[in-house]
Amino acid sequence: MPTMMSPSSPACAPADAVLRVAGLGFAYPQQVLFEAFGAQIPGGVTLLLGSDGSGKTTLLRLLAGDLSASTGSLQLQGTSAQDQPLAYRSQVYWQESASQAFDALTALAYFEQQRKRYPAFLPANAPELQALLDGLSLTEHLTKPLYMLSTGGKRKVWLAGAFAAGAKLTLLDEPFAALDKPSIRFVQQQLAQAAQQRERAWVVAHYESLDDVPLALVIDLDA
Ligand SMILES: Nc1ncnc2c1ncn2[C@@H]1O[C@H](COP(=O)(O)OP(=O)(O)OP(=O)(O)O)[C@@H](O)[C@H]1O
Repeated sequence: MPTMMSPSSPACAPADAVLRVAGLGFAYPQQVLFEAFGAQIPGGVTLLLGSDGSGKTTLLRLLAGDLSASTGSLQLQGTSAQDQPLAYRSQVYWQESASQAFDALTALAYFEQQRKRYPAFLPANAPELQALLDGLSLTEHLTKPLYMLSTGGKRKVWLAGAFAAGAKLTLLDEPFAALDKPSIRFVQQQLAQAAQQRERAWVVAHYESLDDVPLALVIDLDA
């Protein structure tokens, strides 16, 4: 049974939750992963902690609305994933790390596509977007098709999209994987800023604690 901890802020009152998860059930044919899983996910950064195979990626896919739970409900600031799936998904930034769906696009074209999906996505000429691209050393790769980028390069494109999208709920799966040290430091700084947000929730799956990022909640799948 997963445990919830509110390490750096008072426990999230139900009224404060950005995402409400209730009674979630999910099983693969060989394995039950979640039974009546519930959480009140506040604004700021929630750490989804767990060892290999504990179900972190599966839970992110469920929260994204990419996988359907067998039971339960997801409410994102009043939008129900079950009743309003398109409206729900349009408020969630989630990118499968290994996705090849955008391989033919350049990073610039990927951002343009995401800009159509997320109304708050940073404009192409926004200094904040340039700062993200500089911070992730992406500037020189912007006009290459994504299939030409390294694993780390592609992950940086997903991360720049996450920080640029302005989505109500952003889901990140092992955001430091395959990154160079300066980019890891930059992502930590971005997450520390995200931790200050009260109206937007970030759920970050990672196998250990997040350095220098104040956490609103920890969901420990191993507990
Ligand atoms: N499509 C699938 N079909 C069947 N079983 C799956 C599928 N995807 C994942 N699993 C199994 O579900 C369990 C949880 O996997 P998941 O990838 O969600 O865990 P995780 O915590 O993200 O682990 P890792 O960090 O190793 O990716 C694992 O035992 C995995 O083998």
